[in-house]
Amino acid sequence: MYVRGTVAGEVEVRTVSTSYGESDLAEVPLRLEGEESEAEAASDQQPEYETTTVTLWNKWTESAEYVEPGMELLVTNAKEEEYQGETRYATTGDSYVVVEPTFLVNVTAIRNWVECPRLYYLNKLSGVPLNYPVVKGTLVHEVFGDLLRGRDLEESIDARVEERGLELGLLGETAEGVAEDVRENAQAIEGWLEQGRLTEDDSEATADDDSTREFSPAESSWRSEQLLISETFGIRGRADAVRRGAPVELKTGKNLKKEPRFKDKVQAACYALMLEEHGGNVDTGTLLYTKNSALDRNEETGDLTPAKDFSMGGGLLKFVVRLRNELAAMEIAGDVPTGYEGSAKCEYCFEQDTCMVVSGRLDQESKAGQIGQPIPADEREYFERFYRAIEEERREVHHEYAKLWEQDAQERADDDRALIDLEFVEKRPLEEGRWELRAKRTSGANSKIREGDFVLASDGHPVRGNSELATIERLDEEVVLTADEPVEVTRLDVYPSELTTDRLLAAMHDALLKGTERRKDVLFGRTDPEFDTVSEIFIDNNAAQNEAVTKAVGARDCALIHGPPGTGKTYTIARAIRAMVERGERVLLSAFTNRAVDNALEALLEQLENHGEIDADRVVRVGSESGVREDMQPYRLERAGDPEDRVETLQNAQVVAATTATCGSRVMKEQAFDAALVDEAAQLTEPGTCAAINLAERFVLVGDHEQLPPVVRAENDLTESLFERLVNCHPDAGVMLDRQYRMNQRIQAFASREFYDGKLRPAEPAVAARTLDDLAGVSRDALPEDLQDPVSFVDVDGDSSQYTDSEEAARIVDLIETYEAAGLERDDIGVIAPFRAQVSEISSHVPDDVTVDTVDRFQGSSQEIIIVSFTATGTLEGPIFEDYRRINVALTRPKRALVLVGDPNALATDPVYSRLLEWANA
Ligand SMILES: Nc1ncnc2c1ncn2[C@@H]1O[C@H](COP(=O)(O)OP(=O)(O)OP(=O)(O)O)[C@@H](O)[C@H]1O
Repeated sequence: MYVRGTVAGEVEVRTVSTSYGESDLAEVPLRLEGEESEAEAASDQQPEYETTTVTLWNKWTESAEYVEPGMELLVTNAKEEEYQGETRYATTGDSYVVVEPTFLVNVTAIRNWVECPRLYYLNKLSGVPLNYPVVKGTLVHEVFGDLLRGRDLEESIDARVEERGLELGLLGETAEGVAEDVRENAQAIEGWLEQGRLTEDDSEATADDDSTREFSPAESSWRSEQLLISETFGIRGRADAVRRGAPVELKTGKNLKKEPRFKDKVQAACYALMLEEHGGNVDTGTLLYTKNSALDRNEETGDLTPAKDFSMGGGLLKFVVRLRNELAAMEIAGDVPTGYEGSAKCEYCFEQDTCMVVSGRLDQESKAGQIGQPIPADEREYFERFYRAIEEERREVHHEYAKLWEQDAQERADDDRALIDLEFVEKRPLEEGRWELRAKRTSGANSKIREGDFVLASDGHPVRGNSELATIERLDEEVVLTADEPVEVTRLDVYPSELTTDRLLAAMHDALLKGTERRKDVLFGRTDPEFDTVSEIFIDNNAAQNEAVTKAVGARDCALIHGPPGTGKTYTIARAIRAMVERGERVLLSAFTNRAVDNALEALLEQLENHGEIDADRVVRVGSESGVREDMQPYRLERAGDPEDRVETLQNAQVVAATTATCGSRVMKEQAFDAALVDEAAQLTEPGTCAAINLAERFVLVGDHEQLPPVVRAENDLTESLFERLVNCHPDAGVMLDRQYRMNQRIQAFASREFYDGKLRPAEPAVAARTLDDLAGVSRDALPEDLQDPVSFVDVDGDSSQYTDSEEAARIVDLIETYEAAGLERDDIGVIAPFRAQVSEISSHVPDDVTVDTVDRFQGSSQEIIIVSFTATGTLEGPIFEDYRRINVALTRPKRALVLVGDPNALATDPVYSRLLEWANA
């Protein structure tokens, strides 16, 4: 049986004599997980779960040593015992003990950990840099997958090398040279697969039925790349291949011993564990050392066979779980490994120097020792604070994984995290050995899943069923996906990714350990940013914008442009970049979202075209095909192609535009710029901003900290943007754009007073006087009197539900009809509600061309008329839109009319909303 619960006290470890001799045991007080009783659920009390003792025998006492009260523990195959009238549990010979099972440790992390826990930590901090062995390794893996799917060797090599043209170019490699290297390694694979045909019954095609037929792994009991997620062991990873249910791992190095390397066995054992959890029975693991077949028998001695099998014993599997427990417990406790935990010898380690430098600079205890001076105490404190915050964020990603099995399909769908009840249509093999999968949607349900996303495509359950990582190629009534293996897809789940967290950590590491002293003095407020004098006039009709461009161009360190809604941020950014380009500088244009990058790029291209200053060929957009807007595709940097060509296009670009997430990619990290301009900077975490500014000598941040804050899952230091911190720390480096080009005077008045010290003003009289009458075919006279003013309040009692309000929704449906009758086009109308449930409620009753969404989706856009549904009756438990910054965004989207719908009695209970009522009813 499974026993699962929370450690409820100190663990006692001791040695006892048994009939088998001396044995270790650990007694763990555990508060068992159980069902809440009805009475407990009804009262608000914390349910009282039973506390019992679980005895962990022998080697499992090692795991017991790491556990602390509050950690979660899972024991499989436990036996129940009666002891002095109490039910207790103990491990059996078949048990596994898992510490913090929801902490999902990656298989490669366990492999690094067994090599050296400190190495695991260093890899996590700095990420894997762009280097040839890594790219070559990836290519060999890709070719391996292709061969398993039945693709021709030469075709695969050519295609895969071509796909990585940009990376290879940056590394100074030629396509021919790389192809030759990959071929040497791939021959080992092909030879081995060929041998498999002769000696094993891998193929369904036997000699009898067709002796001339080529071996085709695609038809055999092989599968390439399998994503495995374990809800029991808290492990996840992608096995390179699985042959007749057993894991096969590919290594591009050599190994002249008979046995696989221990760390490689550990990796294969992790996959074996997960395959067994999914119903398999794994006796062997195989490691394929591809370099072996390229070695010269006359020069090398030892076992040159590339494929090495080993038997998968229970002892190894348990050892792997104990390793994983050690890692998970250390992460949960927030400790940093020193290297003493393992037995690796530092003098043989390739990373010894890096390890000593990091230890020295962060003043960390380390087995390798320390070199160099520690960074100042405030920087170390910052490092620790943000390290913790980023790790908390990682735990939130792990919770997203846990929801894959904790929530049922309907709950996932209700949470917008899955598309369920799809009708499988067909699977079609693609030329390159991959598959196209099609399924029909049976409902119009919403979800966070978008075209271009990676998703878990399954035949029913993302973890327990047959499931594959797939890319969404098209998403309308039909879903079209591509995947490595065919799945009869009926459900899609959002794939939780740790990539962002990994990149945040690397960006913070680079900012602190690789950043210049001057940069860090500015970031830590030890020195004020400096500016060169610039006397040129850049913008002659808007003094604040002109000052912003002057500051951006003249900044030696940084400039901060605070841009309230509609104040011409994009216009100012474009003008500043043009000025920098004219001065011969290389500029990075970045923002949190692809949409903002494309908007700014569009504005820049327009300006460049009007002034003919630089060749549009020297502007490059870096991003994925699905991320970049259609009209910006011509500027998108194609990664595939001739290495020299690809790299030339990127290196020659004077302006490179990419999201901050992409700035953390291996390719972008190789680039250097004179200046980085970052839009939407108030929505970025500090490390998120660093990913972009680390690449440039100076930086300009543009944003509005009175609008949406950074999007993070956990509540911690990541919720304040670097932009906001620097605006407060270096007010002289900042400029606020104070003329807005969007809203009627009456609409902007409240936001100006409440959020911008009354400084926001319409840029021109024509903006101030905007009304619906300006729109062709619209007459305000056709509207009821109470809707003729640019701001109106519609009083609705509400239905007292928490996250929806059917009365408000019904009233909004009427309002839309009224506006349509007065001549408004539906796509000029936007509706904003605080909760997704209310968005769905309203959407289901209004025509599709009216945009209905939450504030987050509206940030950065504007509409002729905006209707806000407050969805609050009776009392308010807090700011309805979570945060006043959200209501600021909602109120500043419309140009010509704003209609507020809600219960005034509820609103009047909050000081900000009560001032809002006064203004709306004035
Ligand atoms: N100095 C200016 N002179 C004339 N028009 C301007 C000027 N600055 C901005 N505009 C115009 O004002 C409008 C809003 O500008 P822009 O799109 O740059 O605003 P924004 O601050 O980026 O908006 P948002 O708040 O949505 O991000 C655009 O149509 C732009 O062309």
